[in-house]
Amino acid sequence: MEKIKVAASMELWPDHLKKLEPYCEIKRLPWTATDILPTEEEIIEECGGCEAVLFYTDPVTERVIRELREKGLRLIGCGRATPNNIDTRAAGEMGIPVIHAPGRNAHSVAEYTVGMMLDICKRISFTYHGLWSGRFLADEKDIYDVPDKKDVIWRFKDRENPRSSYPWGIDLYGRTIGIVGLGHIGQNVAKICAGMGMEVLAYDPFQPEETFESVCAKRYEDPVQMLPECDIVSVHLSVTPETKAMIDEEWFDAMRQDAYFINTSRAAVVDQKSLIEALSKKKIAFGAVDVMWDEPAPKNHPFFSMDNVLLTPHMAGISTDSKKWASEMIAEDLLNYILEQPLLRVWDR
Ligand SMILES: NC(=O)C1=CN([C@@H]2O[C@H](COP(=O)(O)OP(=O)(O)OC[C@H]3O[C@@H](n4cnc5c(N)ncnc54)[C@H](O)[C@@H]3O)[C@@H](O)[C@H]2O)C=CC1
Ligand SMILES: O=C(O)C(=O)COP(=O)(O)O
Repeated sequence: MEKIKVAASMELWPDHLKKLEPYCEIKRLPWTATDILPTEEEIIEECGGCEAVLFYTDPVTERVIRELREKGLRLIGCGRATPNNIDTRAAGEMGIPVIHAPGRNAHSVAEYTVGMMLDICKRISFTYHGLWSGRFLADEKDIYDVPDKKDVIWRFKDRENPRSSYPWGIDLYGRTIGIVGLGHIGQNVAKICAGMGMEVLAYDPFQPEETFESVCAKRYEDPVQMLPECDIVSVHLSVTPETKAMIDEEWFDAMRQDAYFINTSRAAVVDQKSLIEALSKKKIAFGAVDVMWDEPAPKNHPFFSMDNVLLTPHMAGISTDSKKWASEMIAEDLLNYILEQPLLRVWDR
């Protein structure tokens, strides 16, 4: 079998390359592993004559696809879950399938979400930063409202304000999480939480019953009924016209005052004003947010002056392993293409 020509700017893992090498000649594109995005001309010049091209975030326009198709392009791969850097409509019209890597970072985001949940529920970052800004373990004489003072109490105390201390955290075992959006990431969060001894509730009208059963989640048809049951609410929605700002005042009003709210999906699904108000007026206890409406978040954003919100800079999906899963999925489908087997992950939206 003659080897097909492939160009790639996404990383391919050695194990996956080994499987492909008998069938392909793979050219590494010069901008691989750099943050520099190529121009249309560069892509056309470097990829001309290749039957398949595997991109990551490179901007693949209609012109690029058309010109490469004339030179033999038949398959586009994108090592991302959502290939929004590729003109998928144009590719579809030209009969070129776009394979992608759905859920490539679903473990990464799910683990990060649980990490944030543990952090806010156990006050890890807050006490860490407290230490740095002069809050130390209280002396035994400073300990109050503790029945047995002989216990070693890891209690923090503010030097400037001796009566203040961090509120105590909670255990997750036996607590209830409500998952909004039970897709790739939501399902992984559900599985981890069930394994930690939490009760899992979920709202996602588009998932079949089997999905809920497979992750031990109790299905809710109405989020407003689910929310008061939850100690923690974690959002894993995709952005659609319907989900934009879907999580609004009504949701925060339905949540309990001691509840925790986590969003590692997209800021767009939350109404900004309602979340700021819920946290500042203590309608809910704590928030953890990896995604902001403007990124990077402006320095004067109210979250930066609140002591009940944990902020991270859109980090949840970034891990070495998520690139490995993408490599595995794309290599598998490239091999399917070469061996004339059905493709497993073709972008169809
Ligand atoms: N923070 C980060 O670094 C990352 C964030 N993400 C984001 O996480 C989110 C989830 O990603 P995946 O789980 O991979 O997506 P997915 O497409 O597998 O899951 C989304 C779920 O939302 C549900 N949904 C859609 N409309 C709904 C509605 N109106 N009401 C309730 N549920 C609805 C869908 O049925 C689906 O099950 C996306 O917004 C994605 O962009 C993804 C990767 C990294
Ligand atoms: O939504 C995010 O933050 C992502 O990282 C999306 O993942 P993707 O780049 O589509 O694989």
